[in-house]
Amino acid sequence: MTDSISHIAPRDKAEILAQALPYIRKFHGKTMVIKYGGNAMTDPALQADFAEDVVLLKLVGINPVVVHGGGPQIETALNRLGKKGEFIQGMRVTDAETMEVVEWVLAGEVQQDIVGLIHQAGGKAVGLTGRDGGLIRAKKLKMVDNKDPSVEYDVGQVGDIVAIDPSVVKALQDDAFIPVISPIGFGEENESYNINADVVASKLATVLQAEKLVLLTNTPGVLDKAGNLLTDLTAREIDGLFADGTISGGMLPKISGALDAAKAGVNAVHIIDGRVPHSMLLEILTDQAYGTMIRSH
Ligand SMILES: Nc1ncnc2c1ncn2[C@@H]1O[C@H](COP(=O)(O)OP(=O)(O)O)[C@@H](O)[C@H]1O
Ligand SMILES: CC(=O)N[C@@H](CCC(=O)OP(=O)(O)O)C(=O)O
Repeated sequence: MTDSISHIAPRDKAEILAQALPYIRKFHGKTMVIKYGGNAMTDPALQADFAEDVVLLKLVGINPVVVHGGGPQIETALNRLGKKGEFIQGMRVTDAETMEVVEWVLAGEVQQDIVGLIHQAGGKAVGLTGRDGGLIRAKKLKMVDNKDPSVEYDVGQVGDIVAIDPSVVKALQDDAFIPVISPIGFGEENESYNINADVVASKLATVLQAEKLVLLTNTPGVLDKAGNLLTDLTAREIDGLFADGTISGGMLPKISGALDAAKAGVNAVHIIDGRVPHSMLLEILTDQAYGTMIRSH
């Protein structure tokens, strides 16, 4: 555990703990989908903090469901093979060889690391891909240009979610397990699809009717062109930020997914800084507002 609280006076610590009580009561039995971005998991101490936070939520009766990313980890593995990742509108162009790498890095490495850390922190995690329990059915994504829909891109084995069957997630939750999900879908011929983890987290939050969707990333939230944090964004403001290019790269699928989830009835959708120790716990269990909140209107 990183000792980021030793400088806080005991009375202040007690106050922070007491502040959590109404939130624990409010969220008891509720589902929180937490997207753990690859960029937010690069520091081992922060990873351990994250695992502890997830276990704490479970112990106080909240149901965390973790969807993890791993973009930088996939990039490192591709580089070792002499390959370099290419992205179009935030999606990795995925040929057959890249798909193999994506599958072994996400399901074999990143997911198992998170499962192990949650166990070390005293929780019971189960790793899943979209194949397990028929969780994520997908088909090849037809990608069109954000600004000119007549332009199409072939991004290879990138998946478009056809359906999510949440029964395996619900069964695990009921049995005190914490699901840790890799964003890999499967198609009609049992072929694998690489799906952006933000897209999976957002869709899963909608299907599970989650209370909250929290997306942990490597920025303080959504920033404007001058680098200022935008604490609150509505659908109309987001359209403007897409149009003027303020939102780009990996932030595109994150915001689109977040907005879809907000429109579909997920009560609260937040993009927060995963590099700040315990940011997720502070967001969920204290009065403090962090990062950017996405609103449907
Ligand atoms: N307006 C914006 N505000 C903040 N980050 C942005 C913005 N537009 C693009 N980005 C980029 O999006 C990145 C986060 O997305 P991504 O790299 O996919 O992270 P993750 O691995 O957490 O999903 C940021 O690090 C930043 O480079
Ligand atoms: C289609 C697509 O882009 N898939 C992503 C899956 C991992 C991911 O989303 O990781 P982050 O959350 O860390 O960005 C990729 O290949 O990088």
